[in-house]
Amino acid sequence: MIRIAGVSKTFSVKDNKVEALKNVSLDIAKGDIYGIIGMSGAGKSTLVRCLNFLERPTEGTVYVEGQDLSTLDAKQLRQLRKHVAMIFQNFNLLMQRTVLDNVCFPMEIAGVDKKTAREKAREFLKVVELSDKEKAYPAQLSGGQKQRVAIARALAMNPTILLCDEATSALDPTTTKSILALLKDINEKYGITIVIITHSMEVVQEICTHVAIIDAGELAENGTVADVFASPKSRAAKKLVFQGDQKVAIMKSRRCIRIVFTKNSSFEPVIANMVLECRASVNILMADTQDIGGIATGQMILQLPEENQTADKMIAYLREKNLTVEELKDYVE
Ligand SMILES: Nc1ncnc2c1ncn2[C@@H]1O[C@H](COP(=O)(O)OP(=O)(O)OP(=O)(O)O)[C@@H](O)[C@H]1O
Repeated sequence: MIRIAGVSKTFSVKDNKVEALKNVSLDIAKGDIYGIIGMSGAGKSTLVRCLNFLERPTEGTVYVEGQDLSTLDAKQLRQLRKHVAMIFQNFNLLMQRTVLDNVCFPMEIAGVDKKTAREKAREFLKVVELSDKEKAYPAQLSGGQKQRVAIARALAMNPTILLCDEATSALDPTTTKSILALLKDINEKYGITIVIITHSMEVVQEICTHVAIIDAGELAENGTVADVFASPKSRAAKKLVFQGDQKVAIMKSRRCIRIVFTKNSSFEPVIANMVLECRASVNILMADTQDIGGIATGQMILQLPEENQTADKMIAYLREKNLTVEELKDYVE
């Protein structure tokens, strides 16, 4: 659906050059919900704006449904953008227009007659569960409702791709969950490919099938969410997976490991048995369970005994039990 091939983007501001993207390559397949995650200023928005040529790459090529965007003229690009919808953190609604008229707006611009536009708008307001608000103005709506209007407006153009730029960043956790659930429904119902820019690993874990981690303009890592979560390789990915863990400082003194449990892991009390077998104790620094793509996935960070031989024995024991075990050496600096 989308191929990003060796894309770089450099902004020139007075005498300064900002390399916002450096040689990024990524394939997004039809029906994926692809998360693009990274710290502030990493280049996420620039990357997504390159997907509909709101920003032209300095180098590299972007293909959407096989079309090289650099070969399209202005009219063809406008045509393409009708199928590549975008929603934003600040909703971008027209404040002087009712909810219904907001949803009708892009259809009117595209020359759809008023009656057809209204019918379609009502259909999509139903999908986002806002039929009762069609006469309201944006100022009378909550943040979550405003984002639902923006989603209905995007859907009315029959997009094949929906780009979401921090679409839930301004919303509280409960509203965020409901908007993410709506996006997932839309992905399943209409087969729309969704690209989500976010700072939050929780958003990625909640709905994304795939994730790309952008670090200082470079693609640090990408893959399925389950794979990146189970064995993050890059430093940027590790930082995101362990986000919120306050115990990192304690990890400096000794060898630490991270164990990942999935539905395939055995139900035997593996840590207790390991302690009995190796006759040494461990500290549990962190343990939690998360829902990743509908599968309960647990992670645990253990601080191993100081003696290397015993620590090695413990790691071997866990691997024998087919658990994913990773030493956190490079994270513990
Ligand atoms: N139009 C522009 N002109 C100059 N520099 C820009 C422009 N747009 C982005 N940049 C710079 O490019 C870098 C990447 O910015 P970008 O907005 O893509 O990051 P981001 O990961 O989306 O950040 P955030 O999460 O804070 O929105 C930053 O250093 C930013 O200052």
